[in-house]
Amino acid sequence: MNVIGTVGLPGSGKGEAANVAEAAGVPVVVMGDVIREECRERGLDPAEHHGRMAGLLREEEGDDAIAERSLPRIREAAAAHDADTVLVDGLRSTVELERFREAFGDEFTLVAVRAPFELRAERLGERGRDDSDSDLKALRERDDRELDLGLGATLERADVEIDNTGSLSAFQERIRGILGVSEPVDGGGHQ
Ligand SMILES: Nc1ncnc2c1ncn2[C@@H]1O[C@H](COP(=O)(O)OP(=O)(O)OP(=O)(O)O)[C@@H](O)[C@H]1O
Repeated sequence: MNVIGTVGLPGSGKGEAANVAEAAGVPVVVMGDVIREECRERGLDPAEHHGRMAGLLREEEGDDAIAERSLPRIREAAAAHDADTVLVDGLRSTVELERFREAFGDEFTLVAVRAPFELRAERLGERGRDDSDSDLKALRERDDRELDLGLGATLERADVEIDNTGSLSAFQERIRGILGVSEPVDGGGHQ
């Protein structure tokens, strides 16, 4: 099984990479879903408690808690889709990277998605998901939070680098190359 993990700062293109995978029938495991699920288990609103829950899980179960809890999801996703490639969205730390390397060995590939701050800010503003995303200060704070968790060191250790400064279609093509899939005939995959 090939497990492709992505790492990147907010707005770098991880979600787009996941869209490409989904459109091509490659199962996607979003590490943040572990946290959202745990919030719901504990009767908390994920929108409000996501960050705190991520910290709590690490305190309670170790720094690699979210990677550890993602492992069965990865195996189940592969089995359910009879897939030999799974995309894992959103590593945050080198401890998580080490957990995946231990579990999957050479079959784990870490992909760094990079784009400069201004471009990420512009793209997040265009996405319109959240007004604060267009706020440079808010993005700077999000970057700092991620970097505090160890995202910078994780980026440094990637096996593959993607410089996502070109067109969206060029980025999508690059992701398809890494996943070993071709462009879906309907050109999309969104229902
Ligand atoms: N090469 C590109 N050209 C134009 N727009 C892009 C490109 N890459 C990504 N985008 C757009 O930029 C926005 C941010 O990308 P995306 O949602 O994939 O980031 P992310 O890394 O998942 O961010 P977050 O961590 O905040 O979820 C999206 O609207 C996406 O469609």
